Amino acid sequence: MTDTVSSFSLSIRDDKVAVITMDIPGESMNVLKASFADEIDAMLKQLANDSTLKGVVFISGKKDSFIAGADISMLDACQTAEQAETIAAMGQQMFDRLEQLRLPVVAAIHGPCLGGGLELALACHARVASSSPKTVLGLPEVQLGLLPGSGGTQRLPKLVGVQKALDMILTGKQLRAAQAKKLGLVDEVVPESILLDAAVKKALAGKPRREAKKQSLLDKLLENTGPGRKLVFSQALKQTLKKTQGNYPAALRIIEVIQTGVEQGYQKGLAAEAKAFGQLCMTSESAALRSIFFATTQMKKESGAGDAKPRKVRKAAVLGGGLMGGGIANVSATKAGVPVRIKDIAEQGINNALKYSFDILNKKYKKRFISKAEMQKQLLLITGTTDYSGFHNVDIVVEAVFEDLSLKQQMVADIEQHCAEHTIFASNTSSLPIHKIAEKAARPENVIGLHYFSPVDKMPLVEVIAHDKTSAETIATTVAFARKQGKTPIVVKDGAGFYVNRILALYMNEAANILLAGEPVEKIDRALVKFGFPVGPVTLLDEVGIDVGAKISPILTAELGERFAAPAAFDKLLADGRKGKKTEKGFYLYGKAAKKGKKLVDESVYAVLGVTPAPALNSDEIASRCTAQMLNEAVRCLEEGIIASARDGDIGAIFGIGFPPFLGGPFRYIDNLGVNNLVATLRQLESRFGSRFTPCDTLLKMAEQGERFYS
Ligand SMILES: C[C@H](O)CC(=O)SCCNC(=O)CCNC(=O)[C@H](O)C(C)(C)COP(=O)(O)OP(=O)(O)OC[C@H]1O[C@@H](n2cnc3c(N)ncnc32)[C@H](O)[C@@H]1OP(=O)(O)O
Repeated sequence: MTDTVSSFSLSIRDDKVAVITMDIPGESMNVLKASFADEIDAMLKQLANDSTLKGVVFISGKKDSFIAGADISMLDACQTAEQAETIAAMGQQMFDRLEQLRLPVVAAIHGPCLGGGLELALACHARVASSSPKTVLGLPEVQLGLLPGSGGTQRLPKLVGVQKALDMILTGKQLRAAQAKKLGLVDEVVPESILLDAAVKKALAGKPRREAKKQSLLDKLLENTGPGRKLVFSQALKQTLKKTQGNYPAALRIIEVIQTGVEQGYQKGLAAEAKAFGQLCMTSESAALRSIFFATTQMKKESGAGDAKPRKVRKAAVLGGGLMGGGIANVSATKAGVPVRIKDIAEQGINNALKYSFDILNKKYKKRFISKAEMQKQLLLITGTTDYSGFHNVDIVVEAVFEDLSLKQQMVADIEQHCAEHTIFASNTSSLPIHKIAEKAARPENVIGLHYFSPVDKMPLVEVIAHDKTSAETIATTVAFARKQGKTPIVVKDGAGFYVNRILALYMNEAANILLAGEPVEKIDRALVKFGFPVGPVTLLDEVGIDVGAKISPILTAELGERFAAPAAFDKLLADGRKGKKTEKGFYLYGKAAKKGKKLVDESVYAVLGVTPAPALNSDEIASRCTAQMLNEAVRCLEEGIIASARDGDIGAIFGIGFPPFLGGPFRYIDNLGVNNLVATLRQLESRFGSRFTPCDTLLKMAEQGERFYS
């Protein structure tokens, strides 16, 4: 018997197990919508009234996904906190009714099971997950500035313990099936081919009795006693405040709501959860974070070059086995899943690149994230050479050698000689113009920029830089390849510094100017971390390399003007052998001189710079000066067509340099500040510090006409 009610179908098997299949017609993924309430209500009634049934299995009809959570567009459309609270409460009631069925209900999970999807699975009496790498379980609401609103904050701590639940909900991390099993989140992990059978068997076995988990003595004290739990919550609060600098209200509400449930019981916990969910939905932080979800989802569909179709990349190559080359080879093999050939002038370079991938994969293997066989399979995809053997059938070559124009031009010639007609030459340059690299090419249409950020395996952004002659097919193929590598690509125009380094350079320069005027290093860094950046600008300069900054600055100054000139005093740092962390000599102490667990400024740096530290600015003034430059330059990049849209500029800044996600990126932030307010700030700084703060034409025009970047 099959009774189809659009998104859900209920069929009853001969063994009297009811199978509910969720499959929203016309959509690639299942999401939970308030409009399903009537269908679910009817189904729950049918299940409750059929006394012949022995169990229920909930499964998805989509090929590779379970449920991706509540429909974020539906949440975005809420006008008031009460509306969002009602949506959360409706979900809570549905899931309560599911849990209260006399029948054992089992969730059969394959593919993403996230947010409201996991909350539904938590309301089931047992969970069976497929062992496929496509299966991930998590409560990522915090990444949207929200909290799990349909019972997740109450059921997860009961199932896996308060500490583990706090960790999962506060980070929004997604677990593979094996990890979820270890945590106690799922009961069984089976191959996808027998998922339904295993879930049916589980349902027929009756509601599982949850035995008390084995806990260490410390965990018993922390989780099962009043003072222990108080300590857990106060520690969580302390760490969260340190990590978020108070910029993410959702994180604080998560702790509060879980604590309410633990201390005052399930019903009070649910009420607090729905209320907080409604209020968080209305915050500017959540709106900004949701906008990132919408932007990245939209970008996944774009080819980067209109209607152009990408060519399939079956094999890739990397020139240079350094840190960048090793990282690029790694994501090509492990994420894009294609064989990669690394060429270096020395065998040592190849070994380094191979070790880069080995170390990452070995860590994943040790954490049980991948099997040994998977690790070996991925490692075997990477091979090395000191000549061009194995290059004849490569579809894309990514060059990651020194920033030397003639060397790069020579590599283009070599690739044209040793590879196929269609082989793309992608340069990972961070500063050289792509048209110059392509200048002597026989096939300039195959030459493109593909700018990664370090560390490559972690940083989500790449800039794809087309020069005038790059073909649409080359752009589309490079964009598609970068996406397969797990990156979010933005296509930018060929110009010094492209987008990300251009806006970053001015921000760093301003931090340097502030430092030279006497503000202490740690104060500048603290101010920008408080603003929401992951690290401060001085720390970043130490990480990137003071020498690297010094190399880029003259190129930007020559191409774009004096505002990019780095303060002259910075030359003294290089003369003193200070290149930053890599040489264990920079603004902070490293190696033996450093104190474990403490980041200390190398006070001798002030004498080298000829500065006597004398704090005069407050943290807001420091942040405002550094970011005003960055915002102004971001708009200039839009004005010059370096970036195609405010959306690309926002995603580029967030994913490339960690611009605070809760602000939604430079353009959304300007909208929130008000263009006229930013212009007023720039004018005021201009009157004190000169033309580097002069607002760009677009900002002036927009201020005059009262315009915004987003409607
Ligand atoms: C009350 C609850 O506690 C509140 C919530 O549940 S809030 C929602 C929590 N869930 C999430 O944050 C998950 C959001 N989704 C994702 O991270 C990713 O989409 C994913 C990992 C599930 C899949 O990624 P991927 O395979 O690359 O597919 P992706 O292109 O992103 O999505 C496919 C489609 O599903 C849509 N989608 C995915 N999750 C969605 C969601 N939660 N709401 C609305 N649409 C969603 C996308 O918009 C896209 O739609 P389209 O094809 O019409 O453009």
